[in-house]
Amino acid sequence: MTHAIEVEGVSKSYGSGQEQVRALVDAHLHIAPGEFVSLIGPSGCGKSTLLRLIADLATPTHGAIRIHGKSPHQARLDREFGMVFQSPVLYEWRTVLRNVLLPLEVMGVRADEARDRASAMLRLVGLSRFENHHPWQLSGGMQQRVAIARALVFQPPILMMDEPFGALDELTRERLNNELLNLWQKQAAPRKSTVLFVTHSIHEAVFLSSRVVVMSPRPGRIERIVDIDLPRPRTAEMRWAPRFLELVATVRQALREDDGASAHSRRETAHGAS
Ligand SMILES: Nc1ncnc2c1ncn2[C@@H]1O[C@H](COP(=O)(O)OP(=O)(O)OP(=O)(O)O)[C@@H](O)[C@H]1O
Repeated sequence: MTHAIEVEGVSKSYGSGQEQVRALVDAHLHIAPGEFVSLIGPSGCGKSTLLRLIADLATPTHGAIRIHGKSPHQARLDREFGMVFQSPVLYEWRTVLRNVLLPLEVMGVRADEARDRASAMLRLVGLSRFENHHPWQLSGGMQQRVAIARALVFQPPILMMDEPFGALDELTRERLNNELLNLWQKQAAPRKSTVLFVTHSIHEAVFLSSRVVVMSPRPGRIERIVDIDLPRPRTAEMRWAPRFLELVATVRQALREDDGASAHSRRETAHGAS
């Protein structure tokens, strides 16, 4: 089977000499087509760096990345990626509908078909009534829904989301988690997007994912991968299921262990340096 994403011994350092930051060290990760994988870990552990390397927004210092067997650069040229960032990057002068239309225009989709697809996607995220509004007329949560609709409208093989709900309150975040899963669960194989999702929220990671990649900082590395064996389709009620809470505890424990391990290695380094 060709993996959707293969990360083989990837390291990334920024700067050099005393100033060098080892943002990611020897990362290995294989993601199957149609998987939903989350990256979690404390600030500075290399989550965004890994995402940026896969998206061809940066290049590894060592190691190799393949996207459906291709280089990240080729995958980007082939429009394999949809991206959603923490702050929705919308064009203020374009209406909501015209923001969602943008990727279809770039891809040269026929105008009437593009309009139908964009309207259908806005209906799915509950924003039909706001098609002709401008982004500044919407709340943060609504703007993020527009960004998600725009990322999903062209059915990207790979969807990368860097803390897309990080700036939202807990209830809005949960609602958008449910909506995102509904949209994703509705996609039929083989067109189901492979999702790579960066978050700081353990609950969000467990609720959404098939696997949670736990990372630790200084240097950034993958410490552990936790399989999330909750059945799909996931429902909002699952957040109270005993198995859900067990998995939350497992991920929390893995993060704590990492914290202990990196504190320990920092002490070792400090002793070594003295
Ligand atoms: N362009 C850059 N130049 C120098 N250092 C960088 C650069 N980008 C990231 N870093 C450093 O690399 C390390 C990993 O950063 P990264 O943004 O990948 O972490 P993160 O886990 O996504 O953090 P956060 O959760 O705070 O977003 C950090 O120490 C960061 O300061």
